[in-house]
Amino acid sequence: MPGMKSSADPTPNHSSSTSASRSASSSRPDSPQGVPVPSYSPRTILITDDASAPHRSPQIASKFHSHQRTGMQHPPPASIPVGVLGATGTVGQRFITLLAAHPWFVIKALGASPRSAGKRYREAANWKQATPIPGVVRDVVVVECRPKEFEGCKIVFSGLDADVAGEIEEAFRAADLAVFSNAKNFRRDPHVPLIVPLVNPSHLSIIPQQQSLFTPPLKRGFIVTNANCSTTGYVIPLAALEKAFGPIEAVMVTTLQAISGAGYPGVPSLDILDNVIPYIGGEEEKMEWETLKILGGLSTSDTGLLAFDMHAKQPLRVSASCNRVAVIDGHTECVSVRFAKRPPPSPQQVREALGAYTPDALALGCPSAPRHTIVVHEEPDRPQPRLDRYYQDGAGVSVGRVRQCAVLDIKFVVLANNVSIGAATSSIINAEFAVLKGVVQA
Ligand SMILES: NC(=O)C1=CN([C@@H]2O[C@H](COP(=O)(O)OP(=O)(O)OC[C@H]3O[C@@H](n4cnc5c(N)ncnc54)[C@H](OP(=O)(O)O)[C@@H]3O)[C@@H](O)[C@H]2O)C=CC1
Ligand SMILES: N[C@@H](CC(=O)OP(=O)(O)O)C(=O)O
Repeated sequence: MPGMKSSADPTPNHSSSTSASRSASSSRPDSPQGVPVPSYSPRTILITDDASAPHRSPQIASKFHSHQRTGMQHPPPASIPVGVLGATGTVGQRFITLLAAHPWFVIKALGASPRSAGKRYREAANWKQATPIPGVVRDVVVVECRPKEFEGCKIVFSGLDADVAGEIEEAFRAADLAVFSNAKNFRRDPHVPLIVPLVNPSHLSIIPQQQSLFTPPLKRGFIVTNANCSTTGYVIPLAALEKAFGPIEAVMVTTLQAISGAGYPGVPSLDILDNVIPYIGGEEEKMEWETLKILGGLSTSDTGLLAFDMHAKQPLRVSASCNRVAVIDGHTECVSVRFAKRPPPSPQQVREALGAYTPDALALGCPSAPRHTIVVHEEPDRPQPRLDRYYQDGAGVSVGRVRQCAVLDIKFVVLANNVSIGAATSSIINAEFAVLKGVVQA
């Protein structure tokens, strides 16, 4: 099999020196035996540089040009078979809770590690959700994460540990399956969209370019990633502000991140109780980098090649400081922004713009998109994780304390549910958007 190369995230993962959380994923061995794998042309491409993108056939060029031009919407499907990779984990359990009640997606396969494979789901999963295990999955036998076990699925959602996600997701893509992943492994790949569905679903238009890297080109297979949970929470209000007031020039963000972000069992109780840990490995770099790819948009060269512009046309500087706190779910983030626009908007104008933000995912009819994306609190002591993390069933974002910043322009506090809009809910809305746009054939 030809070598497969990707620009997987080279940063260390978010395990703190005191926690037993995840480690980095760097190896990319060949796909599992028995899986027919189209060859993937290795090309290293600077994401900021259109001219360095790969050459593509004229057919591919016209395919995604027409896709972009028409913006066509496909009718909602009756039922689409889906699988979940990493189904037993923190994110996997949230996927299952949401998918069991989904109007289109029907769970057909659940994958986890060899430790869980062969067990019934109720025996394999250490269920930590507030609602019972959905009846439709209780007795489903968990399988290993191999494409042949997911035959018949059109979409797989991945909540895999980043140590294994790279190799497994690569194999599923090569087997022509649509993969919507939470893991960090492919976020830096210049052909993989990094999508926060309430911000930049238009980046799906790079998928034909991703498929064209394979010989023969993939017909249905691709990888879409969603962002780091802290990135997701704060880029939603940032996108709302850029939409209303134009480019943001600088952002300072300090996070107070919940322990569920470190998976299960995650950070030892003796480290986190009565404590704050001012370090989450790799997290600050991810926030600083991912924000640029998400908010930067896509640019098209004369030949029709697409590339992420990394906010290069309107440079944005981000400084992140990340902390782990003794909260179970819900990441709080204190954000200060400077706008390019002078004079900058007032706090009241910012409140109004945030509250009025309506993403394309809602307008298009994605069933899991929050009916109201951002709630703006007037109370001086909100948002709070315990009170606000289930706003819009965890799909919405809460903002409060919008006020003037003496150093930049405006500062405010964001609260987002890291396991819902920060993870599983985002993947599901991404998939809904892809279905409605015909990127996934129902
Ligand atoms: N928790 C959060 O808030 C967020 C998490 N993420 C990302 O989502 C992913 C999942 O996170 P989370 O749910 O917290 O992690 P968990 O540790 O809770 O779950 C990891 C899952 O991966 C499976 N797994 C582990 N090893 C293997 C293997 N060798 N083969 C197949 N499956 C394996 C586990 O199965 P088993 O039970 O059998 O071991 C489990 O289902 C990670 O990449 C994480 O970085 C992203 C955003 C937010
Ligand atoms: N790092 C996040 C969760 C996470 O898994 O992020 P990522 O998907 O970027 O590795 C947290 O600790 O809260």
